Amino acid sequence: MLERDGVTTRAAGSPAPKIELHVHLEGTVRPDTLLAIARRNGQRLPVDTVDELRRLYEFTDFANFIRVWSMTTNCLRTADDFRQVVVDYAAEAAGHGAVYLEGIFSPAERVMRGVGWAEILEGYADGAAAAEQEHGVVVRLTPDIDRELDPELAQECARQVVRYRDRGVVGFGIGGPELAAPASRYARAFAIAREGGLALVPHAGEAGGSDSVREVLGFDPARVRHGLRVVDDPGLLKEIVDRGIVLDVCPTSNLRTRVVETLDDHPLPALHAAGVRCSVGTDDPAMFDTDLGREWTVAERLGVPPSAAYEAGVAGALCDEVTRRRLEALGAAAYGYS
Ligand SMILES: O=c1[nH]cnc2c1ncn2[C@@H]1O[C@H](CO)[C@@H](O)[C@H]1O
Repeated sequence: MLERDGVTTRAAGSPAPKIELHVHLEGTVRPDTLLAIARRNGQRLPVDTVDELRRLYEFTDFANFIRVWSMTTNCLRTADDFRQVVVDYAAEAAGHGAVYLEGIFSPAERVMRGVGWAEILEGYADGAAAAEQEHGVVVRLTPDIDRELDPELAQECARQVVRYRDRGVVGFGIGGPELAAPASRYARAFAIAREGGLALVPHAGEAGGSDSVREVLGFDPARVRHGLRVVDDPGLLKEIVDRGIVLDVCPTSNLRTRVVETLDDHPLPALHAAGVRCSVGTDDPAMFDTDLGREWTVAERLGVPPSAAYEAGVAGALCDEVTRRRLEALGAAAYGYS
């Protein structure tokens, strides 16, 4: 048994089925693998050892986390890297019971450092297909832009990713430093993604406040990533409940990036009690020293039982109806609801 942050987790025997909708694939690469990838690509990381990397992952605040995220993920460069990242994470998540996951990745950040669009998108798309074959996890992809990106490049990103709609790309998001720019700066990119058949899955209400969530609701998102701060605005909270919008909540991430001080301060219990459907994800598990099993245990401690996390996952998944019915059947068998 492992004890951290007051949470005790057990090694998984035969884990119950899980759905994960919020995980940045670049942030899943465990330290030893990241160092190996950097070496084979001749890329310098800011540090050279697993221990140093772990220390770098002790984030001082949200801005520090975003800086470290960008610095360390730069070493991913080839289609093989991207493919490996998806397959490795699917294997890890399957070990915790994952049956369906949506992986985020940030292609424009790689393109700005000289990697081609096709290299990135072919790698992730191949990886998603291979992950399903090799590990039995359905993997869908939700690329995103960040709020410091040049809007023209964001639009190009949207144009590039919609071409992969038949290869697993189902959504388009925005993340990164939430306070750097309003989401409206990227309205054109969102429109391109939507016209191309992708659902919108923006980050908001993580480092920013309830106004930031209100703003993204104007783009009619399929879900909101994090969305924690809706808890500060009763009217908005009601709207989220009434519209049935799923929030993709990642408790340990919020603790490690210090947007909450302790797990006991986390808004998840209040959100759940208000009737918000909250999916539970790892966000960047390698950087936050967590995993899917642990995150569902944390959520349970915060009042969200695995059955509710699973139901929110089914409700929020950007999948076809055949897949949704299969996920429902798996949930009914494991958790006993109909
Ligand atoms: O928890 C998170 N919140 C916001 N952005 C994140 C998070 N994890 C990873 N990224 C990623 O940080 C990049 C750099 O700005 C973005 O591309 C975003 O996808």
